[in-house]
Amino acid sequence: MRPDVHRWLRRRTYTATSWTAADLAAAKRAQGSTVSVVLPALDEEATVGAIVGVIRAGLVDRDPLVDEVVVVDSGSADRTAAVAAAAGARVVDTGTVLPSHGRVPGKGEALWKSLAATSGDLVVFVDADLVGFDPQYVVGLLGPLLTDPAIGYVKALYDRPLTTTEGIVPSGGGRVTELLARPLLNAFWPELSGFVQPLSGEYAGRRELLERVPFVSGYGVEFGLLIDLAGLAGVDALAQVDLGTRQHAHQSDAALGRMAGQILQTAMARRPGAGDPASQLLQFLRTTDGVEAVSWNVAVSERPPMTTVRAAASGGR
Ligand SMILES: O=c1ccn([C@@H]2O[C@H](COP(=O)(O)OP(=O)(O)O)[C@@H](O)[C@H]2O)c(=O)[nH]1
Ligand SMILES: O=C(O)[C@@H](COP(=O)(O)O)O[C@H]1O[C@H](CO)[C@@H](O)[C@H](O)[C@H]1O
Repeated sequence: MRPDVHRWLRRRTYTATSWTAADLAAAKRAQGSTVSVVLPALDEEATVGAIVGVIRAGLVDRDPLVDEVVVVDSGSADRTAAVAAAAGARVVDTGTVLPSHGRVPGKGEALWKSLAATSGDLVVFVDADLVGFDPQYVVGLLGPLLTDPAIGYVKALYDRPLTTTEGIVPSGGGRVTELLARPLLNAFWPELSGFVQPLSGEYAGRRELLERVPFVSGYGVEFGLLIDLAGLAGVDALAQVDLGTRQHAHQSDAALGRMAGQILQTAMARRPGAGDPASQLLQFLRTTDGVEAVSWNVAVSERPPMTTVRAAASGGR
């Protein structure tokens, strides 16, 4: 293992149980900081309410660690918005945030627009499809940020059980992580190879950093943020926290293939000189008389740093 990665692992890997919500709420108050929790959601009516309710009960009402809980809805067709609101979240639709910038599909768009729809100095992102969400996830993600000013961004690490038709197996989740993201980081950004879960959907950062990097649309957002924030603030400003175990709703292999295509586009855009990769991904379906090729466009776009949007809106002042 590279000495710098070994050192980073020792220095910047934390455990969620090192802090309590009450202690961090006191630290936040003493610093005069505020905290926003953002849940990007697309058709998550089955799970979003429980996550919002647990955050509100434990981290807003009992220990005032969280100042706002916002669900950013990417145009759900189910009752995500109503369920989230009933559980106590403020719900915004991506179509109504920065409407002059139009609407791009994908998770990254929801996270980029969340910066315009929230005000917390610290922003925590939590997927809305988690099963068995524990409020200590949020406490763990905020711990390093509220106790060490040198840290600007914290990613979750955890075991990732895989729910299969035969039941839940203790590991095997994080398929795109293991088959694409981890090999890519080790090959081209080895200084970031210490991240156990580079694609984890739970992470937190200082707004002042998050607003100075682009947000990749779709599923490239986590990979893009990791590379860009390391470039902006240095690897030592990044950290990871052990949250134990995380279970979520899984997508099909074909859907994860398209996710991988978007992450590869995101990675190649950050490897100058590697040329522009083709953005068409061909997948194959078995048909009664053979196989059918289905072409998917896995191109991604990028939204500019929010600071440039604010500057443009204020006429450059
Ligand atoms: O266009 C999208 C796609 C996904 N998501 C949300 O982003 C999170 C992670 O997405 P998903 O579960 O599809 O990815 P996975 O966890 O399977 O990698 C979930 O809360 C989704 O509802 C979203 O807000 N907009
Ligand atoms: O880590 C992964 O390989 C993927 C897929 O996870 P599973 O194989 O369905 O457990 O899940 C993550 O990747 C997405 C892209 O970065 C994130 O948006 C998700 O939040 C995260 O769950």
